Amino acid sequence: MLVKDIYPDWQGNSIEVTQVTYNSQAIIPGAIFVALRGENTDGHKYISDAVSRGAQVAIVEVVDESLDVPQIKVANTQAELAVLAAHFYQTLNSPMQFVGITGTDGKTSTASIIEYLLADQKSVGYIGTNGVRFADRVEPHTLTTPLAPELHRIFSDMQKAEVDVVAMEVSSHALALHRVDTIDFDVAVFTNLTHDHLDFHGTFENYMAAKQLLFRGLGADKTAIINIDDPYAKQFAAATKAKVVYYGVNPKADYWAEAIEFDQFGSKFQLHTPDEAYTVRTKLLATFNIYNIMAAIASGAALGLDIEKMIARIEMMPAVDGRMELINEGQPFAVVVDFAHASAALENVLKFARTITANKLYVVIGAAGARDTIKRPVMGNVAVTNADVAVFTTDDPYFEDPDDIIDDMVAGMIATNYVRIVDRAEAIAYALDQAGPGDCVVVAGRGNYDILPIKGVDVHFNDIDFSREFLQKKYK
Ligand SMILES: CC(=O)N[C@H]1[C@@H](OP(=O)(O)OP(=O)(O)OC[C@H]2O[C@@H](n3ccc(=O)[nH]c3=O)[C@H](O)[C@@H]2O)O[C@H](CO)[C@@H](O)[C@@H]1O[C@H](C)C(=O)N[C@@H](C)C(=O)N[C@H](CCC(=O)O)C(=O)O
Ligand SMILES: Nc1ncnc2c1ncn2[C@@H]1O[C@H](COP(=O)(O)OP(=O)(O)OP(=O)(O)O)[C@@H](O)[C@H]1O
Repeated sequence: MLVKDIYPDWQGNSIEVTQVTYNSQAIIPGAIFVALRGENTDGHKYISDAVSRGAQVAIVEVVDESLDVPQIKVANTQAELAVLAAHFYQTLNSPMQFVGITGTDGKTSTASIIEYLLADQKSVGYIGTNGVRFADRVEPHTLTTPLAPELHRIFSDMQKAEVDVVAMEVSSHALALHRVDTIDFDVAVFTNLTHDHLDFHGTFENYMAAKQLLFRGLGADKTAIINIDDPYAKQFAAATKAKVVYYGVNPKADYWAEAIEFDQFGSKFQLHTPDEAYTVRTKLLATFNIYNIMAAIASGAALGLDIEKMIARIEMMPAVDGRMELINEGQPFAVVVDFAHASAALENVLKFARTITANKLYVVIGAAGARDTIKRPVMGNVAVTNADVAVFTTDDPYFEDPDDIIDDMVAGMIATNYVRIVDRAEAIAYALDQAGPGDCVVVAGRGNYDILPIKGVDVHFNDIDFSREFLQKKYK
């Protein structure tokens, strides 16, 4: 690709573009540098730096006349980055089909279920919080939805590996920051909407508007799959010209569940589809996973896949990594490790856990540092209200003092059914040690994460591994 292939009016010399990047420090000579306005600084300040490191041109929102370096002015550099990345990696008009999943909770679970259910009928790729997976390849990455250059590099690799369908999580940040602008989604799934990420979006209305962008962008020949039981279902349906397919427990939905039975080993339910009813059995725990399964089956059906094959496969699917994962090392009580780190998700998990708890329900929970401080007392309150014993501990404090975060979680609390144990390992050990027959311990907030960032130091800690090791020592 040459600069003039994209910008025909370009007056400068053009050599083969080697890279499209937003980071001046990572420039490879021949790159196109795109100046983004960030939270800490403004990429426009690094135009000279980028060009001195070998960038051919800087893409900017405001031309800096004082600089004697090539600049091209565009209206929105975030949006332009997505277009440039798609050109560079030749992923515009991709032969792959795309399923985008958005919502406050359930993106990783639903995308992973889609990946699993479709795998015997199509070659499927997954992109989301748990990394990138396709064609026997697994790549870690840190964001739910990577920035456009990374995203299109992944698409390009997937195209080369002949992936048919990409199931990807689409965060509200990605939508607001134009990361997924050029992707022609065939199916978009809306799971639910509750209070989250208001530190970034400012208001709930902005947060919802960002989520809705996924649906606004769908063409009339595409499919929007919407949770009919969510209070915002109608707003999402109204935001799209695509065909709307509803799922839920409401019989008005196209895919709806009834006769739900569950225990600590999984669930069974009757699934009504537009054509037939089926009995579905799954090892996935909790009612919200029945929603995720319905969204996944409806997505597969929208892509023309065989529903009976998907229903047969769901019976075999193990827990999604770090989501409602049962840990069984011979202990006489249930242990569930889960990723719930917002109050609504935590409440759902604890309400489910209560139904499989004969005696005491324990929850080990913290709140993240550096963001969304208003959710801390709400989380604390959900924990003490829904569990018999809450163990408040550390969860990704970043540069904050974990003790201060716990102070916020218990601020104004009247309930006394909690203990504070700052060290996460000690907190989990406490709950696992106290629990006895008929109890249940929910270790919430971090799922399968391996790294706990404490005051700038990445501490290696994994809730699942720690719980397993503790229980093995005590019970085997
Ligand atoms: C809030 C957010 O999305 N932030 C993104 C933003 O970072 P920032 O605003 O801090 O950037 P900045 O440091 O101010 O720098 C501005 C620009 O100057 C550039 N720069 C800076 C210094 C320099 O020497 N040279 C240079 O070119 C930077 O590369 C950047 O493009 O722009 C950066 C690149 O331009 C992104 O990497 C960064 O995402 C960071 C990694 C991030 O953590 N994002 C999270 C919040 C996120 O996107 N999360 C969602 C949701 C997850 C969920 O649902 O829980 C996700 O999809 O993962
Ligand atoms: N459909 C759902 N509705 C409500 N809660 C859910 C749903 N699916 C999963 N959960 C709960 O939310 C937690 C997070 O689930 P998951 O990782 O699938 O969501 P996510 O949207 O990807 O989250 P994040 O954006 O934080 O990565 C789960 O561990 C579970 O407790």
